[in-house]
Amino acid sequence: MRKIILAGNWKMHKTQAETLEFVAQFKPAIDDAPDDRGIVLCVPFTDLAILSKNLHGSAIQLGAQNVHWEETGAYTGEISAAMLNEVGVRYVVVGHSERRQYFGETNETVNFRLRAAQKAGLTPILCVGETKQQRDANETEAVIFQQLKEGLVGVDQSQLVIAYEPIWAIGTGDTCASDEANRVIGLIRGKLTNADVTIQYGGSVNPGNVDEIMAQPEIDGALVGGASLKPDSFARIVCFQ
Ligand SMILES: O=C[C@H](O)COP(=O)(O)O
Repeated sequence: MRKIILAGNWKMHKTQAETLEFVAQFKPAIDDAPDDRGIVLCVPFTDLAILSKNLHGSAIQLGAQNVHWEETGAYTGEISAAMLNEVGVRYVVVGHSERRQYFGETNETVNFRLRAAQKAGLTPILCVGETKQQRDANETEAVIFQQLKEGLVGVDQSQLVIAYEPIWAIGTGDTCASDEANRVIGLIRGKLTNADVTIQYGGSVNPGNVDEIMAQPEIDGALVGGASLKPDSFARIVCFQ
């Protein structure tokens, strides 16, 4: 059975003080959220420990935004799966388009990170998606299928979330039409061996469009950037109808 998961990806936003302020407002705001859905906050590394303590006993689960494939070593600026585990992380975003675009992430390194995360018991959220140029050239499917083919080598699909994030829809307010997102997610599902993988949509999800997006049969949740930074806004998304 596919699980619904709403995940906030804070990217490089919020100090510890701002995180505590968020949680104090967010927790009561999701009191009435139906219990059929997972709620995840993927926050900067410096916020993980303090958030972990403050989430204790709540339905919110902790997520990170990157993980290295080695267990330890001279990898300045990276973080291991064990380090994330130690502070209570359960999910980790892997292969976000910003990592691919700005930090040289490839399908191969994405694959290494996915496997390392799983080996340590974390559930990776694998991001896939096409650029505007690729979409205009009718390459959407080819690009995504390649990301899946190379990214999922040796990956356990029973411990995996996928987020379809058309790059042109990220942070632009230019949401992918919900039926088109549904179509692409259906294609992604067709490439998987496990029919129960949660597949989210990401790209300018907000309180005004979440109900329509979540009404699509193939869409199992959302990976939310900008609109997850405000407690009332993310609470409304989590409580979609
Ligand atoms: O990881 C989240 C996505 O990049 C979406 O960001 P956004 O909701 O600000 O468009």
